[in-house]
Amino acid sequence: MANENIQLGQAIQTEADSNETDTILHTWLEHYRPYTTNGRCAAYIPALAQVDPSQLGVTIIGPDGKLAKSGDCDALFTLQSVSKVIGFIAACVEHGSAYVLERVDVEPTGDAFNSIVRLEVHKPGKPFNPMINAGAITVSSLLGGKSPQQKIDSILAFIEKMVGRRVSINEEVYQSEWQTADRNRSLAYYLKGTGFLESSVEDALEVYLKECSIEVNTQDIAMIGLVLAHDGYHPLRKEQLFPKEVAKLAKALMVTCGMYNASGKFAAFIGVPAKSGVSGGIMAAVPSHASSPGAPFPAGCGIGIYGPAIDEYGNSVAGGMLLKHIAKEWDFNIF
Ligand SMILES: NC(=O)CC[C@H](N)C(=O)O
Repeated sequence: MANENIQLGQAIQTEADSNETDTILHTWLEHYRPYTTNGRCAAYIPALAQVDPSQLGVTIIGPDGKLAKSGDCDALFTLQSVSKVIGFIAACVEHGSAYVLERVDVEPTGDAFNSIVRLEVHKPGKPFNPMINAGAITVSSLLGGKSPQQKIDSILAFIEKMVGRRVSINEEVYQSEWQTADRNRSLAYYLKGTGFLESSVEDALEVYLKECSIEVNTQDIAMIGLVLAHDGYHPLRKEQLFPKEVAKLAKALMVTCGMYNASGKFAAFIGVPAKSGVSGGIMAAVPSHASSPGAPFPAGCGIGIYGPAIDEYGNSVAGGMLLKHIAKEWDFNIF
């Protein structure tokens, strides 16, 4: 496995012709970096409040291994809600999507990601979708493995297959989240009460919060975006990692619910399936498309962005602006 990972990394790093694309990307990135001051690092998780808010980085990977990157692309950050896509896919692989969708719906809410209000209004308490906390905590209890440790190991192994390296949990962020998880704990208790959790409250929370605390860089999430863009097929490994039908579901959820209660605006004005996290990450999946003449990545790509200064919805301010610009210039809008 270790060898395979090195080869996967080299296939990407040795691509020579991305310099011109890097230069353009760099100009755009530095143009949007000043807008980081319009946002703030998430403060409700104390460990996240300490990071440098002026960071902005991007990595884009094509199916041939072509790589374009700029800015703080190598900075490490935690997945946070980007992990919700991965958990959903892993649970579908484990049980089949029908089983998962009996426990979590596929409807956007228009409410904040940690909202509790609809759980009681929407009888019989079924979470609206797996991209909000209530849905993701439910999905965490469905992951393969008996103990929280086994479930987390299965997620780490799944991520390793996609990104080509072993990622790990940022213990400081995990502890910080665990100690301040009152709201998530209340969601989990409600879900236990309505019968949607398949594990204890504490076990589901441990898995969910550890998943959120997995540390990655922009290349890692670009790689996952690339696999999603290719419907579960890993173009560098040349291997189908999960069923096409599951990838389609995940991407539909990213478009409709991936950017929390700003998902409508993202679909309307950016038009790329994307998932954000409060740490400032955005993972996007761009399918093969008829691009503007001369634009890079005509066969699709995965995009990873990091910009920890977020807006009131929990989305990276400058990261969203950069993604919008890239999507417009290179004709990535899927609609
Ligand atoms: N929107 C997010 O990224 C939220 C994830 C965070 N761990 C939480 O549960 O609050």
